[in-house]
Order: sequence, then structure tokens, then C-alpha cells
Amino acid sequence: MASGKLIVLTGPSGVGKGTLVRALLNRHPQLYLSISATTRSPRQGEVEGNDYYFLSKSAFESMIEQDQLLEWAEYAGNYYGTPRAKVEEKINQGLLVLLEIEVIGAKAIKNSFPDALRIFILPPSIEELEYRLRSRKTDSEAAILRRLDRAKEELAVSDEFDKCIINDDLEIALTQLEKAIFSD
Ligand SMILES: Nc1ncnc2c1ncn2[C@@H]1O[C@H](COP(=O)(O)OP(=O)(O)OP(=O)(O)O)[C@@H](O)[C@H]1O
Ligand SMILES: Nc1nc2c(ncn2[C@@H]2O[C@H](COP(=O)(O)O)[C@@H](O)[C@H]2O)c(=O)[nH]1
Repeated sequence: MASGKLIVLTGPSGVGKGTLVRALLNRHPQLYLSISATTRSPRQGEVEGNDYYFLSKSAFESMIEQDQLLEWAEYAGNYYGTPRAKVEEKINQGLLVLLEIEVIGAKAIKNSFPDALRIFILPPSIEELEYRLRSRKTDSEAAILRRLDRAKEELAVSDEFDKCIINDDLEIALTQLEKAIFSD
């Protein structure tokens, strides 16, 4: 079977990557979403193996040592990384594999998957990003401020990616994402 392809969605926390990915998977169930590992504690409603693999710091570090992660990064005081085996298996089966990850990891993917399509999701404004982070009500004030600080650094490198999509109107952003994945 022909080799599949890796599609990386990145951009600042709160921009709507997860919202776009859920909508995309609803419309295109043939896509495979990689489940990340993290040392962050589960939020209310998050399910092990569905939202993330929630690991201790030592378990995560042991995955790094054993080269079991395709990429990883430290983000807002925790580790996040993409387990390698499943992604390679699904790509070899010819599937389109989606990663939803932060910017440092998305840049690093270029080394192992030079053909990956890396899409940067932008907010309409930094004020709207802050509004989305706050109205989501999943993070403490300190965590929101850390994420906004990081967002400013991330937005400064958006032009290093293959494509940028502004997530203002969700439906328009979704259509642009579908076009980038399926027809470009
Ligand atoms: N186009 C949009 N217009 C208005 N609100 C939106 C839009 N897209 C997403 N949102 C809202 O913004 C908030 C953040 O979205 P989401 O959790 O998908 O962001 P994210 O980029 O996945 O964040 P993280 O990287 O932290 O996982 C959610 O409350 C979501 O409903
Ligand atoms: N480099 C990676 N970043 C990842 C991965 N999985 C998720 N993320 C990103 O981390 C931040 C914070 O996520 P949150 O769930 O705590 O809000 C966000 O930008 C995610 O996209 C990963 O495997 N590698």
C-alpha cells in the first residue's frame, strides 16, 4: 500500500486547534489522530488514552531515553510528546495521520518527516486568543498568563510553516483546512 502522510496542526494554545480537529474528524473519519503523551494532570472530563496518555515525569523521560517519541517539548511546565510507533504504523498503512501539537515540536517534525504538511493556526487577534483561553475555563490565571506569553513567541515564527490559516469564523477555517489537506 502507498505510504500515508503526516499533517501537523500547530499554533498557540486556545486558538482552536482541538476544535478544528474534532470537526475535521467528524467529517473525515478516515483521518487518524495521534494521541499524545503528557505529564500534565488530566482536566475534568479528560480520558486516559482518548485525550492523552497521562504519564509521570519519570515514565515520560524513559520514553525519551528509549527514542519512543517522534518529537517532544516542554510547554508551560509540563512535557508533551508524540508516541512514535503508532504514527509510523498508520503512515505505513497509507493513512493520513494528524498531529495537534505546539510550535517547537511542530518545527522538529521537519527532521524526521520532511514531507509533512505543517499548518499554523492563527487567532484573529491576541485579544481574541486571550478571550478564548479565559472562556474555556480549563486553566488557572497563572497558566493562562504563561500560555499567552508563549503565544507571542509562537506567533512570531508562524511564517516558517507551510500554510497559515486564521481561525476567525470556524466554518471558513475548516473549509480552508480541508482544502489544504485534500486538494493542495
Ligand atoms: N472560530 C472560533 N470562534 C470562536 N471560538 C472558538 C473558535 N474556535 C475555537 N473556539 C473556542 O476557543 C476555545 C479554545 O479552543 P481549543 O480548546 O480548541 O483550542 P486549542 O488550540 O486546541 O488549545 P490547546 O492547544 O490548549 O489544546 C474553546 O472554548 C473553543 O470553543
Ligand atoms: N510538542 C507537542 N505538543 C503537544 C503535544 N500534544 C499536545 N501538545 C500541545 O501542548 C499545548 C498544551 O496542551 P493542553 O492540552 O495542555 O492545552 C497545546 O499547544 C497542544 O497542542 C505533543 O505531543 N507534542
